[in-house]
Amino acid sequence: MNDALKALREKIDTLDDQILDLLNERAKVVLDVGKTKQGSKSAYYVPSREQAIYERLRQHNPGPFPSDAIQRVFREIISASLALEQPMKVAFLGPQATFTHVAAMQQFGLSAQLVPQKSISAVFDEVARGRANYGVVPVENSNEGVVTHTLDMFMESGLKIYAEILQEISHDLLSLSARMSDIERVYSHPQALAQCRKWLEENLPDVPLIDVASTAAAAQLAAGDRSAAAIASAAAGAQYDLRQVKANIADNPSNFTRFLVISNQIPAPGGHDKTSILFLIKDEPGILLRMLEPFSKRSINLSKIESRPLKKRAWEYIFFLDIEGHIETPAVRDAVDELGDYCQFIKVLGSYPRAV
Ligand SMILES: O=C(O)C(=O)C[C@]1(C(=O)O)C=C[C@@H](O)C=C1
Repeated sequence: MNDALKALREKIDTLDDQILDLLNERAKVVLDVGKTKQGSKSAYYVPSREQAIYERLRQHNPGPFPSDAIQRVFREIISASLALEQPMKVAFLGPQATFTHVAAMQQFGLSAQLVPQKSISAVFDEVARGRANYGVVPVENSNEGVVTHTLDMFMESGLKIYAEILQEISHDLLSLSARMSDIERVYSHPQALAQCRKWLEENLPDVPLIDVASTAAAAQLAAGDRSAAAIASAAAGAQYDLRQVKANIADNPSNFTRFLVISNQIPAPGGHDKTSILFLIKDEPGILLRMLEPFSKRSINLSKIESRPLKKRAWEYIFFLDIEGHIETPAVRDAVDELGDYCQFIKVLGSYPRAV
């Protein structure tokens, strides 16, 4: 090794020692935060605080360390710190290596214990019974629309939305050999196949497409069959030792899925919050117009409205509304109370930090 390289590596060792000392100092402070919270019964996991940390560091970063790596690095520092305060158990819609699993890892980091569940209702059940601190479920995709099962679960469940996660979805074509010419069948979840339909017609026109329960299950099947390929996430490829035939084969390359973190509590206001509510309006003329007035007259922005049939009675609809602001702020509270006057019932599903 030449002298210059040796000297530079020694410098890196010294800096790494300093980083480690600082990580330990930080961990001690986090343990003190944990003790303070124990006394005050505050939540250990505070997504708005985590977002504020990432944002502040991104803005203060003088470089050349890349700003977009800051969140990934600090995600793991915070995840390990939080595990010192309280070990986290998080249920997610499995199996391993689904997009929901990737979203859960992105939100909670690798120090949380992530537990796959067979269905969306099983995720709700784990959290409701206190067997998991939080749950992660998909709620809508930018191309395919809402995940109706998740919305339906909120009608029955008393659980709250604690945070949202926005994830860019990349559908990769994966196989053991990575050769197009070896592919005799393609497995995937029906939604993923639908999102890649045009690419498949143009590039693999005679190959049968086979629906399976999840993109992760597709990857598992492709891992056992040299003549098969799967459309799944890069994480699923890594989990099942598959190689990439082609990255991001979705017909619309801009593809995002929104996931919800569910919990027994609502987090305290964080400054950039949104509130989700569910309600059933009374059957009166002009009611659809009037139900928006409590928000428009207070200049509260509505970011989303969705309706689902009320299964108990035909032709009646439940509405899901997302509005800007936290339910503990007076304007939002008053608007929701006023909306309640037009409703047969109304339920606040949660106030939580807006994902950026
Ligand atoms: O500030 C807090 O409330 C903490 O618990 C500390 C900390 C951190 O490591 O910075 C850890 C977990 C929380 O989700 C947010 C931040």
